[in-house]
Amino acid sequence: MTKLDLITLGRAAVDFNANEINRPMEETMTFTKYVGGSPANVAIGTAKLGLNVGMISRVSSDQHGNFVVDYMDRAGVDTKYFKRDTEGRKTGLTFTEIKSPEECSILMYRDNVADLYLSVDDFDDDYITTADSLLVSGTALSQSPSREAVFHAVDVAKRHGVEVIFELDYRPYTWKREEEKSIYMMEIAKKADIVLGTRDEFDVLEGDKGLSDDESVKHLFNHSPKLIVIKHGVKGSKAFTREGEMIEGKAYKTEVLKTFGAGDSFASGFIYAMKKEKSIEDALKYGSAAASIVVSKHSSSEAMPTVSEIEELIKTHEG
Ligand SMILES: Nc1ncnc2c1ncn2[C@@H]1O[C@H](COP(=O)(O)OP(=O)(O)O)[C@@H](O)[C@H]1O
Ligand SMILES: O=C(O)C[C@@H](O)[C@H](O)C(=O)COP(=O)(O)O
Repeated sequence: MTKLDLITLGRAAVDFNANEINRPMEETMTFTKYVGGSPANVAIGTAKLGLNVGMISRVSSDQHGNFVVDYMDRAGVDTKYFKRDTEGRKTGLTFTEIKSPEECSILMYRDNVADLYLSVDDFDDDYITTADSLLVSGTALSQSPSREAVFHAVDVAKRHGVEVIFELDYRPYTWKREEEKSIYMMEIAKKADIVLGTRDEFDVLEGDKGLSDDESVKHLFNHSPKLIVIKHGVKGSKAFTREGEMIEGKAYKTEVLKTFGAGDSFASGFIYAMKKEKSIEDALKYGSAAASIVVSKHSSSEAMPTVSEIEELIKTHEG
């Protein structure tokens, strides 16, 4: 089997992004369709940067499922472990609202979605061992059997020395019970090598204890993580290493069209740079530059930048 740089596991879905910007969703009449779903966006983003990427997911056996798989194929992502749901479960849909560059929201239709029915039987353990890294998404932990699929995949990865990246990716819609979020997310965070999330997502992970970034990382560094990145939106990001270093990343100013898509593009740029053995400081720059490009464009997936676009942006700002 070909060696993969990265496998992402979790939802692959459809985004419908408002064409009429600066308008509430009630008054939005037309939308453009893109592939979406955080782990799918990261697979597309990293593949576009030239990494060898695969994804494990479950989509509907209908036109939306076909659209997602066809797009992922064309993006160069290995879709061998995209399972088709045979019980009539649907691919998740996300409608976006762009009221202003500062006021964006997403509305997710995720009842009975196929991706949360991903099961341990949907993929072979050997596939995971062919990868350098496995990225799992927090939302995939929100329900069984997808939850068990994540735990199993992470255990296989750890047994075979595959790096585990945990993208906290908290979406309130899919969690049924408040008390479950922090329990399951923390179990995976403790097993991961790298944890990425926003400050708000770390709050969810910790059960809303109101911890500072320093307190959050201190707790996790007692377990497996060796690198933790906490994102602070337009204020930038902070990477913490187990050795006690803190490296700050700045956001690159741009003309913002909408704010969603920042997290997935940041993860793509960051992971790409780490795989290319760049410094953490540079990886934060690649992540921030990718995010800056994506927030200025209409989609989260199609808009993912190339290496030269990222490097050009960094060069321009440094010049
Ligand atoms: N308005 C913005 N303009 C430029 N860059 C942004 C903007 N918002 C976010 N970013 C970049 O994207 C990164 C991730 O954004 P953040 O909002 O924290 O994540 P998420 O989208 O997951 O909520 C930030 O660290 C920053 O570099
Ligand atoms: O993750 C989803 O299911 C929706 C995404 O496809 C959507 O584009 C989005 O909200 C991305 O936001 P991000 O977390 O800021 O990257």
